[in-house]
Amino acid sequence: MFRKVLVANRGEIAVRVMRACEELNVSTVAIYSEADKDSGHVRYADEAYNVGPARAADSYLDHEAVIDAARKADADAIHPGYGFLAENAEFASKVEDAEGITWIGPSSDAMESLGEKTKARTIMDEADVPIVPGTTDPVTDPEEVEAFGEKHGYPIAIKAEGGGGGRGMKVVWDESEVEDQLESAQREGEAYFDNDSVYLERYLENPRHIEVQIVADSHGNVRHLGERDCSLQRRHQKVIEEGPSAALTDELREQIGEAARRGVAAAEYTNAGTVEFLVEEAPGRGPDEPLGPDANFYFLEVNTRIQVEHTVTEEITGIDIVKRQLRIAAGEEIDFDQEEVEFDGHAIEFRINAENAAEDFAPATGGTLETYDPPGGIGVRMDDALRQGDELVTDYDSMIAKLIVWGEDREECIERSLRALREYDIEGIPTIIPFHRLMLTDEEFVQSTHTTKYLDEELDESR
Ligand SMILES: Nc1ncc2cc(-c3cccc4ccccc34)c(N3CC[C@@H](N)C3)nc2n1
Ligand SMILES: [Ca+2]
Repeated sequence: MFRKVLVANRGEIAVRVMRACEELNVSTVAIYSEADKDSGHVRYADEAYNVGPARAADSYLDHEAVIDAARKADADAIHPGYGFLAENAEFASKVEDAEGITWIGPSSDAMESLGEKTKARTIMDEADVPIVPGTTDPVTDPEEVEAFGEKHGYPIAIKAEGGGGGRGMKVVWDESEVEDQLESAQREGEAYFDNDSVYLERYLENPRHIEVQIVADSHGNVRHLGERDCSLQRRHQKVIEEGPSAALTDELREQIGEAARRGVAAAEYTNAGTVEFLVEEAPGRGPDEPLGPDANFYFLEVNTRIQVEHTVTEEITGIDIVKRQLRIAAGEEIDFDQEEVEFDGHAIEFRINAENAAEDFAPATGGTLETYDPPGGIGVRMDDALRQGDELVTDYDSMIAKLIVWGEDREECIERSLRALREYDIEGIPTIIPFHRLMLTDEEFVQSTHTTKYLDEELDESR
């Protein structure tokens, strides 16, 4: 096991990783930008190094500054958290090449191959993981799209090869839009991802978004830790994640979990990762019942990092995923079989963003945490790096905390979440806590029949 780990991140995930280190008697090193010199993750660490000014590109994203800090601290590993450099294959490769410093994550090769969507689709297809019907090679001219449309029908999704997350997808509803949409997909791919390669998929109109947590070691052991349902999104920003998915039957759960394991093994992936799927109701079945055994699921993409919502899986399985990451990176074998992974109860994670939901979720521009009274009690977990009196740092993303609630079933989880959200008292900055309270009483959410489009349609309509 490592002696000392540098956490190349900030906020709640930095503290989360440091807590795992503490439990393994590993000492912790924080890095911080000028804007974060009084931040919670700096307070928590055994030692801290300034890596530059507030601008992320000059601090948290500065490869050399981060590796220099690890050198100065004599750290023997780096954990990237999520965001920042977590999925940067070039940085991972630099850490792999840095003598005496271990990268806590998948190999840069695995990140590279899964980061390129067409390569990822080919790997999955060869591992018998269902992929959305489409092309595994890039397309370049309108005739190819029209031919695809002839064969598979419309709508068609045109996706940037370097895309992922919420970006890089154009929907073509009929042949007349092909030329313009292909053009703009290529242009955006070039602009955002420095890669104008695009590929095609049949566009699924009302999918659920299910993701499967994976852990894999360097001895060939691959386990799935169940699924999370992330269908409640706002403009591709997840706000509430939960598990298990109320929409899946046990049979479908097993199929999706095994598909994720096969795909990850085929990609020679190690450490923690998430395989995302789109699940489409079989034609003719109503939206308000669990997906039937003939529902279809399709591979979407792999997230080659620990995710914000990994906590949901931890609460249901009792497995500490971050400690598992450290142990896998240190060369340990996974010491449990797939059959030993148990799923108990239901968990929901609420992202606490410093945003004003009444102003279309505009991020807060500043403020002081005059009051910070997080909830507690049975089944309530708070992951944050905050204390009363903290100044809000607005240079990075707006998520300042996560509230994770566990209940014996989804109903108890919702009741307990309402109780916890009533207790949660933050004064001095706006947050989306009122939005979460509202969401929990929303009919569609309670019935769990919402799909990925629900929020955008609902909130846009209500505006
Ligand atoms: N063929 C096909 N059909 C429907 C899709 C619908 C989405 C999608 C659209 C809107 C919100 C979403 C939320 C979670 C997951 C996917 C979505 C989608 N995404 C959104 C960003 C990227 N991660 C992939 N790809 C899709 N692909
Ligand atoms: Ca190394």
